[in-house]
Amino acid sequence: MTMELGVDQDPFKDPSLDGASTPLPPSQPPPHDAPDTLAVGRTASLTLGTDSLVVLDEALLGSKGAACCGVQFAGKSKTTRSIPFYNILWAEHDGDGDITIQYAHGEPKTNVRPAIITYKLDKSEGKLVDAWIESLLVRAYGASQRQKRVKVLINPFGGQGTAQKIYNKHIAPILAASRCELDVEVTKYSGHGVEIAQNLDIEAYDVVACCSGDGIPHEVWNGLSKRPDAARALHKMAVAQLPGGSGNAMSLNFNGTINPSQAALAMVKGLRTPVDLTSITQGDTRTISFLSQSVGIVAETDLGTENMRWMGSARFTMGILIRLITQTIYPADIAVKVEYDTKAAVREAYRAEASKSPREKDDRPLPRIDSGLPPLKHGTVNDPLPESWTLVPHDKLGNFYAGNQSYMSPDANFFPAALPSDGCIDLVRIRGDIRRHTAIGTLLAVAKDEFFELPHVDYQKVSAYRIIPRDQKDGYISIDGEKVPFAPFQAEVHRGLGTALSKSGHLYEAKGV
Ligand SMILES: Nc1ncnc2c1ncn2[C@@H]1O[C@H](COP(=O)(O)OP(=O)(O)OP(=O)(O)O)[C@@H](O)[C@H]1O
Repeated sequence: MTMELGVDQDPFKDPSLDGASTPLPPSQPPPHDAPDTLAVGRTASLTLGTDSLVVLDEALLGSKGAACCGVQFAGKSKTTRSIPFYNILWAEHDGDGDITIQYAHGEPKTNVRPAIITYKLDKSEGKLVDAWIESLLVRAYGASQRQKRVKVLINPFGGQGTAQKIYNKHIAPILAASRCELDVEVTKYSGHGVEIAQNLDIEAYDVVACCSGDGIPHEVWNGLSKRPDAARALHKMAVAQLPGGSGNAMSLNFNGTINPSQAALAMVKGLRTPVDLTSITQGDTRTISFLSQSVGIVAETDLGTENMRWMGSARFTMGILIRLITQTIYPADIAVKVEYDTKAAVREAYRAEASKSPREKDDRPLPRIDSGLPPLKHGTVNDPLPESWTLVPHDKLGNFYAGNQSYMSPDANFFPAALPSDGCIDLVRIRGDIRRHTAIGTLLAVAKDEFFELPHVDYQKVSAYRIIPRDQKDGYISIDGEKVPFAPFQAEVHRGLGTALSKSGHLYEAKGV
């Protein structure tokens, strides 16, 4: 590997503290008998610093871009280099006494690639080295499970049809270097992800990782939900998304990135995170939504602009602008079960959760083997409206957008107050007849993270709702970005029913409120 490591003069000052990566919380104390420093040869040592592994090696001095122990160092006046614990993928030593450390090399926002450091050790130090390696791995993984058993699903048509290539080049090397157990399957047709999840041996895997857009996670969660042991399967099986599609909101929210190699690293280090899933009943169907539901301008721009695909991502902005300028309205009757009705209350709820420390373990009880999907507390869209709900006419509705996660696309943190498992879905409603320049300002405010504060943006947290579109012959409804019939539907949130992997264990990687 040809790598350039940190260039700090002080071996005990960690570059990771410069805001590059989030250290993981320790799940267990490092072994008592482990030394902090391991001497490797006469002139080198490996030290467990505060947040980094510090490699001190006199052979680095004067090594003009020379390779040392498999790593190439650029400087010739430094004897130390630091590797953030977050980037350490694996460490081991073999019978010959060689110690090997694999890490993800690269800058926080660019591609990372596995790199290796190896040193020869004195064989007599075997026990000490074992304890030191364990100590390093405790710091590297914190509460995250090591050597995850991963069922990888690749959508060969994800994005521009490059998911397989992205997986091979950027994702597989990180997962392999981390010693994940991999079982890779390529989806063969639309709906294949549902079938795979429905028939998956949930004892054999810890994670289903979808190298795709948000479409395959949607299928996987629906497949797990169809099983007779749905509640247990949704609890046991963490679902992850590794960016390989055109819409990669899930990775952005949980991993804080749409860079595939960085997302792979985040998955390797991810903490099990309970997530709310929402039942959508429409006609006689019940489907599971993990991301969003939209009726009106967002749905129409997302689903009704196929003819503008040649424009790439500008198609969405263009589509929205056209509808804003023509002041399109989408009348509907809406009933909601509100949990936090004002922005102040929403903000307070968000801050209460955000102030908690990272979740170290998943404390939900494991559901019984025969427990399926939870029953619907409020019935279906075909039942009479629950007594305490009121159907309110929205004659001038412009945008109805419900989100379970914050980012809907890289520059659209539409639901900044969203929390993975607060039992609520964040609901945004905006009138369609607001003045044109206010409407365009609203669009710009989303990109600038100023959307939540706008007075004409209605933002609540709700646990259930019903929406009945009216006075329109046809239109668009989007559930997790998928088109569904233009017909009334009802939504009900199930708190912490599903499982994902995230950096913090309880928050999204978006700027909150
Ligand atoms: N082999 C396949 N052939 C055809 N469709 C497939 C295949 N595998 C998966 N799909 C479908 O592709 C759809 C889109 O998948 P995904 O979200 O991964 O990609 P995307 O590029 O983000 O999608 P979009 O077209 O929504 O922008 C999924 O709904 C899935 O059903």
